[in-house]
Amino acid sequence: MNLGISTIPYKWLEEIINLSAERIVVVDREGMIRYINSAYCEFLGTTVKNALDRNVQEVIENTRMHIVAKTGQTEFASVQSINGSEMIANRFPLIVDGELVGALGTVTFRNPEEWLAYKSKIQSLLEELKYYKRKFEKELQSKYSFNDLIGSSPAFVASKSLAERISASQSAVLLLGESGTGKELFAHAIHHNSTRAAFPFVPINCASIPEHLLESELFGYEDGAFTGAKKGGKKGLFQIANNGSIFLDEVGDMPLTMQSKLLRVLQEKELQRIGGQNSISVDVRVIAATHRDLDKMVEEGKFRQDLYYRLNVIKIEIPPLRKRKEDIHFISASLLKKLERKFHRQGLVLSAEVIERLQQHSWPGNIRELENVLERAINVLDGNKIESVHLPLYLRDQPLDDGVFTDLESKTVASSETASIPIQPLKDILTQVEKNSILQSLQAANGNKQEAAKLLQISKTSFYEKCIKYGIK
Ligand SMILES: Nc1ncnc2c1ncn2[C@@H]1O[C@H](COP(=O)(O)OP(=O)(O)OP(=O)(O)O)[C@@H](O)[C@H]1O
Repeated sequence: MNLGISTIPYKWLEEIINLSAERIVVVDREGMIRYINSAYCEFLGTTVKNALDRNVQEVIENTRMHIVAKTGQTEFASVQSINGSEMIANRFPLIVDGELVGALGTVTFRNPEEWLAYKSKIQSLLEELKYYKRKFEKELQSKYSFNDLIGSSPAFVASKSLAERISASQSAVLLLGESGTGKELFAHAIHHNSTRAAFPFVPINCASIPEHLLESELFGYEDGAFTGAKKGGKKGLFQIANNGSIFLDEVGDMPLTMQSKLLRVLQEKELQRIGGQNSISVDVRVIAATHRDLDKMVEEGKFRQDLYYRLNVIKIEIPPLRKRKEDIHFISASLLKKLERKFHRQGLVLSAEVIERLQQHSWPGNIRELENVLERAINVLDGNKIESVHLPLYLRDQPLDDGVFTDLESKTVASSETASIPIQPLKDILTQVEKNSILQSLQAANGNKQEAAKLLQISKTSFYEKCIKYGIK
């Protein structure tokens, strides 16, 4: 016998039990109640006197105390519904002198107030969870329709109407176009216009996910598949996209090993999670996109030919902005509307000279570059009219072609700049041009190096190396 307990006055014991174990019940091997505290009885709507010496099943709803008193197996943190509330029950075998004599059960939450406090906390956590779940699901809806694709040039209209026509088909689509031409927008619109619109649209950028994570992102993994794997495993994006569409952006950047795995899923319409034994069926329409020349990559052995055939069932080429200059005016107007909302401004307009300059530029970064130029202009704008002075230098300094808006001053600046370049070794001139291009691309991309690298169509690594070489921060 524990000496400490023998010194405690008997009357204290019940209070100590009440305080330490919330609701407590003790049954013998036959499941008859030998002890139950008043807090538990109060919650059950009975009294200690009524509950004692009765079979526990008659007194407590959904109990398993009589089972634990027989099996001797602890049941920890199991959810038990009592009086319409989900309670947390712990059941322990009562072993005295090495013999199983019964069981002791506790139920969390001492009194209704405490239960309500927990309940409201759990309730708000559940609501928060529900909110994020809904938000996540909403994120997986296509956000753009064909109405959002601005442009009336013949080349653009041809691509757009082809995309509209094939939306309802179940075949794979391959979107080809330079960076920033609107491939992702097309993918959204195709899904939005398809019979799969009520199901998820899951975009994934194959170039931005590290190679070693790509398989688990796409196909998921089982519980304990590898060290650091999330408990309970994880669904892959293909499974999340079930019945909907998956958008594989930058598919040309997918490593060869992953290309084989992707091909298997597309052929067999089923996948295996990492560490899993079972095959999971998936019904997903693939919309892939790339700015790379896949034909050339296939020739060079960098892209699997069989996968190329699978993805290239319907090919849609999106023309670059320089080949649809007549669209620039309208696209700019639509982008301005979007930016007005972002910056809480109204009535923004472009001066005639600005429109002229925008139409003259070759837009290597396409609509994304145009969007960046307009956003930058709004940032340095006091009134409502965007003038040449609000454009980045590389657009402002170009002489205008048709002379309507060309002023002498801008011509002088441009020509004096050319004149000021002394004859020097070609190597030095090229270095200077490279440095200027880096600075200009950074300006066009609002300082975002990843975007700037894209504009110059060079890898991120080589862009960073060049920045270090020229001391550009
Ligand atoms: N026809 C269009 N009308 C209006 N805005 C457009 C149009 N096409 C593209 N945009 C806008 O241009 C930006 C770039 O488009 P998007 O991301 O779809 O290009 P992308 O070709 O997928 O680029 P990347 O290859 O770099 O991923 C987006 O902000 C998009 O909203």
